[in-house]
Amino acid sequence: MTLKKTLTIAGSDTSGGAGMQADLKTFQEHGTYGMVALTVVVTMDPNGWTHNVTPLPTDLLQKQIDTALSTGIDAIKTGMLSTEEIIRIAGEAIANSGTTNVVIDPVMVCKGDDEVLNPGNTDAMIQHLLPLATVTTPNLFEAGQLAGIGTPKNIDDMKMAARKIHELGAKAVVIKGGKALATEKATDLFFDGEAFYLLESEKVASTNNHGAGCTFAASVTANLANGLTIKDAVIEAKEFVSAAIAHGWALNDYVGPVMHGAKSRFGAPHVTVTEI
Ligand SMILES: Nc1ncnc2c1ncn2[C@@H]1O[C@H](COP(=O)(O)OP(=O)(O)O)[C@@H](O)[C@H]1O
Ligand SMILES: Cc1ncc(COP(=O)(O)O)c(C=O)c1O
Ligand SMILES: [Mg+2]
Repeated sequence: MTLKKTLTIAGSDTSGGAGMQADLKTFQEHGTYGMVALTVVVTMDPNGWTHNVTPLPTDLLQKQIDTALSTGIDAIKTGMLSTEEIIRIAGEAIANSGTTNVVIDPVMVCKGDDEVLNPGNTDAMIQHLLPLATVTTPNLFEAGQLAGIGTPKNIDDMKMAARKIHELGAKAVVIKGGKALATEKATDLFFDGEAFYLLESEKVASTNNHGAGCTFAASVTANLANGLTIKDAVIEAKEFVSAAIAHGWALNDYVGPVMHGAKSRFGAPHVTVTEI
């Protein structure tokens, strides 16, 4: 039996909820074969959980990407790319690979940390990554940065941001309203270049959602590798992450990761899809 091959170009979240750990767990749950090209290692101060981001040498990143791509990859996801050089290397490698299922999760901050990784990264993502994206999955803050309109505050703002990000070259855009948008439901906006859809699930009253964004984007990636349409890939990803958040748990006093394997064990909450 052969499996679809999924590659994440991402950072290591040593605490296991986000980053390449989330991606590999999510790929496994979707029945794809997961591979990793590691960009940075994120460690946490045991007293206070301050994040430290340590990039790996870029020649080592290039070797990892070359290794993985040589196997013939069905879908690629990008996650935390902490410098402009890393973003350029990832973009050039994806473009040269000819891979057509590309999910760009434009990670700009760690949850709980307000500091943007590097302000120059936004322009580098616009130049090197968005034109390659089958789907890009910014959260509210990231969408505002990419679109250059500031953080969206309502659905109309999200629509404007999605249009701008689509014009920058992404084929489809999901803006995750998630916990940050002041709506009753956990509401995401999907734009396929033609129509807008709201994806809604019950908002979970918990802060145990560390890794939700990575898990969502990794689900989309695996679903595309498995042959789903973009729209179906995004809807299933919303179900998958909703289940993962509903069963989020406290790893310690500082961080509550999602439960990546929750959907297969407990089923998924209902997701409504409405064209607007
Ligand atoms: N409290 C919550 N309840 C239900 N869904 C949530 C909650 N928080 C986030 N989500 C969902 O999780 C996914 C990731 O969103 P978000 O947490 O905003 O991204 P990121 O982790 O990249 O900041 C989205 O589908 C969002 O709607
Ligand atoms: C390596 C890495 N990638 C990505 C993220 C973003 O995670 P989230 O899915 O919560 O947006 C984090 C956050 O801590 C991280 O450490
Ligand atoms: Mg994120």
